[in-house]
Amino acid sequence: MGIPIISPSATLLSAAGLVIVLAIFKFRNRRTLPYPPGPPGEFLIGHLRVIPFEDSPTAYLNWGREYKSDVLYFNTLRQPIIVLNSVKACVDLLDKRGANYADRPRFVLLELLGWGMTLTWLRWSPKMQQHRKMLQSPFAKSKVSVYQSLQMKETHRLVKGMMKSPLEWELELRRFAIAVVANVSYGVDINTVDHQWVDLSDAAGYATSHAGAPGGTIVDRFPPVRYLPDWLPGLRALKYAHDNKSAIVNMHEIPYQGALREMEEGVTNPSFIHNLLEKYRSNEKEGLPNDFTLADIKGSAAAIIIAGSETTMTTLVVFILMMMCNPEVQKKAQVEIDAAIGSDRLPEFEDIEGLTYLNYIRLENCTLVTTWNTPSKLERRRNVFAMHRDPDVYSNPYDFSPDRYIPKSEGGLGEAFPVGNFGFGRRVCPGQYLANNTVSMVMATMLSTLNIDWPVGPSGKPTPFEPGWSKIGQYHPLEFQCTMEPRSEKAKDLVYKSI
Ligand code: HEM
Repeated sequence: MGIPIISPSATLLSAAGLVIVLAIFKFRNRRTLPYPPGPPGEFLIGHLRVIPFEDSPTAYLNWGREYKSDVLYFNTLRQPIIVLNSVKACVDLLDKRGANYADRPRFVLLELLGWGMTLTWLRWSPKMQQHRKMLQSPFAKSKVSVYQSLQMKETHRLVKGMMKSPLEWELELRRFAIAVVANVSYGVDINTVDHQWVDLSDAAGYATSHAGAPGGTIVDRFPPVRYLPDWLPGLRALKYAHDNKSAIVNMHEIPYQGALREMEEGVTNPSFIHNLLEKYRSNEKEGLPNDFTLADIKGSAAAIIIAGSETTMTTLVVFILMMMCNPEVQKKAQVEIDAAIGSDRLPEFEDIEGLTYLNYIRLENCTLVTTWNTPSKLERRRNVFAMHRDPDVYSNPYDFSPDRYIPKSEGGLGEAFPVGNFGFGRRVCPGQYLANNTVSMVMATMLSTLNIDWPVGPSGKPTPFEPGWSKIGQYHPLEFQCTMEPRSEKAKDLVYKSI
């Protein structure tokens, strides 16, 4: 048998085919505009190993300075990432051209974990817009005052708990952060630190935050992998989802089934879920179509807990740490509160607006809670950390200095208020007004009634230490101890009698 001969026409066809394939590949990779600058990546994997696992905000900040650009480009395994280091870049891209950046990739792993119907993870779609409408309307700026009495009651409970068990302040805070959103969303009263829902929410938060980078696991990159047996090598993420799903399912089902039971028993309350379930049932009774399904109701109510508890908790932990580390700031706020409110009553919501220095503290505190946005289709990371460390905007960007916001007319520096802590554009946090009210009330009540100090050391005196921060993912302080003591017997009495 002779050697097979490839005819010239076949060779030509093959060559033409190769040219077409290369042309398509080149076309698909064609850059219509040059990418923003950034450090060089590696062959195939791009910046996967270049972006540090720990403290990436500082690395992005430094690259921004090195490449003299507030917009940087990276890619990991061909997934493009745009990092926005300045408020201007965020406003230009996320606010003004928000429609381009409101979509998200499909988070298959999170769906497998049970977060399928949660706004945070929904792609830009009629379903997502419906969930935003459901969640935006009850928490609009003009409506959040209805939650004020709840926020006051829970704050008093929190401070009383801190006075009774100062060593357990963190546990009290955890209960508090869940209690506000649990009451708002389900009308459930979480009145003790060992309430079942505290564990429920913790377990769901833990399972979610340890699932790996959203959209970054093998199951997200190759969705059919979800149908393979999870014991196969390399499918640790899939096994993780199967093993941990129950935590998220419980977080949805237990509160939801409780609300359904209450409805059957004729128990009503003005919570988010009761309002929606009542509307759903009444439409059904009258034969009217429902805009949303029961699964939508269940998912959006759970979204309030998962999006609203950990964020509030972290913000307040940072506040306590900052008050401990900056006694002069604490004292200044106490002087302001005492002058405005006196010592015969506890702060009320009407007082908050007039507490200018307290508001500066809240704003300065925000700059230390570095929240990343959820990845969009073209992942863009707004680097809130860098925005607030910009030496062109802030004179001493690494200091905790609420005084920086004192207007020039009052002899201060009049530096710009920080923005972006709640995101930008069409996916901005719908809970921001509720959250700000919660945080302000806690700050005012704690400062009015407690002194926060370093923990007592072996010498029997308050002993300063260097606080630690976890800089993997979002920054948050490592566990720390502090002293919390009532400012006076009168303050203690006021708190104890308030609830
Ligand atoms: C201090 C507390 C809070 C902080 C710092 C915070 C911050 C954020 C941030 C940064 C985002 C992402 C925005 C983006 O992807 O661009 C977000 C989204 C979200 N937040 Fe908040 N949040 C807080 C409290 C709350 C509360 C109390 C609620 C509930 C009422 C809530 C509900 C949500 C929801 C549902 C989303 C998803 C929005 C979407 O994907 O369209 N948050 N939040």
